[in-house]
Amino acid sequence: MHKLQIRLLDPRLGRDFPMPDYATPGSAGVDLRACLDAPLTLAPGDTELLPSGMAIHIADPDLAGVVLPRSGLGHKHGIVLGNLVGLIDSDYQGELMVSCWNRGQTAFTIEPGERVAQLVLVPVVRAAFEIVDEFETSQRGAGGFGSSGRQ
Ligand SMILES: O=c1ccn([C@H]2C[C@H](O)[C@@H](COP(=O)(O)OP(=O)(O)OP(=O)(O)O)O2)c(=O)[nH]1
Ligand SMILES: [Mg+2]
Repeated sequence: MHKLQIRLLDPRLGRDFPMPDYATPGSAGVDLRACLDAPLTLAPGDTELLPSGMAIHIADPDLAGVVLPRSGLGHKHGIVLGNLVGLIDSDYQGELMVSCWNRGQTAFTIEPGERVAQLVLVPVVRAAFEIVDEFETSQRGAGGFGSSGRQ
């Protein structure tokens, strides 16, 4: 397993709320908790930036963190991410923040310590850009946006 430095910024993590961890040996994501002082009601259409109470330093530029919605919250309650997907750079050391968007039609109340999103560590391939005038011809060329089937 990869070692990752984490700072618990909110003293309730590991005391009142469970320590961030993988729920099962096969889980890809670690749930992020809303470190709120009081319940927060998101009216339909509302977006709020919620503190997770923790910071990580990935350090390795060949890795990144991805913040994803939880499928139950998203599908059943319309609570997804205001940025759709969050990207955590390897050199980011600040608090992990979760942009929560109520895309549904009913208000939803987030309780302090509730799991609102999940963090996945992913490999990254960084490129050195090589400027060219033309590309070598490919079968697709510039075709996209449905060019291969239904328009
Ligand atoms: O859901 C998220 C997305 C981002 N971040 C933090 C970590 C990330 O490394 C940093 C910057 O994110 P990003 O590059 O996506 O945002 P930006 O709008 O381009 O801001 P910046 O100019 O700081 O790069 O914000 C979070 O805490 N949660
Ligand atoms: Mg950026």
